Amino acid sequence: MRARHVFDERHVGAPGIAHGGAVATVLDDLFGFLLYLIGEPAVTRHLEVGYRSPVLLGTPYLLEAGVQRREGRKLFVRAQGTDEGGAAVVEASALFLVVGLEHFARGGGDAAPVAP
Ligand SMILES: CCCCCCCC/C=C\CCCCCCCC(=O)SCCNC(=O)CCNC(=O)[C@H](O)C(C)(C)COP(=O)(O)OP(=O)(O)OC[C@H]1O[C@@H](n2cnc3c(N)ncnc32)[C@H](O)[C@@H]1OP(=O)(O)O
Repeated sequence: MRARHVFDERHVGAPGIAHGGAVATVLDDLFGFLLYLIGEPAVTRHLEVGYRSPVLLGTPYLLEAGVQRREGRKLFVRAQGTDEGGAAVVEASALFLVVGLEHFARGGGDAAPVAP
């Protein structure tokens, strides 16, 4: 899966640079959406992020994510973020666990599933 993302002032850490937590959030959500799209609703069990270069605000980045391997209900996923010149600025790997829809009801929300 591919996405284009631009961080803005809401995500600022050091001046002009995205906060690492905001970058991790985007990557985590990218994985969640990837797995939802392929029909495997799953949640994050473990997430690792490698920050290679500062992620700049107002700058478009290409995010690419895919499933590396599956072991039963365990899905190992990887992602990379590159700048417009093709340089890798961030990478992530994660373990997601496939869960039933009842998992998402535990917070008491009323969000209905939507078609991918
Ligand atoms: C009315 C209803 C409407 C519903 C509508 C639904 C709409 C849906 C819309 C949208 C969905 C997409 C949203 C995505 C959002 C982005 C992703 C997030 O932010 S997710 C939030 C953050 N994550 C959590 O909150 C998980 C919290 N954790 C848990 O709930 C549990 O830990 C859970 C369910 C994930 C697993 O619990 P266990 O008790 O079944 O299993 P255990 O013991 O934790 O470990 C599982 C396996 O993983 C291995 N494991 C753990 N860490 C590992 C590691 N670092 N490397 C390798 N293996 C590891 C363990 O050894 C274990 O393996 P062995 O099953 O024994 O074979």
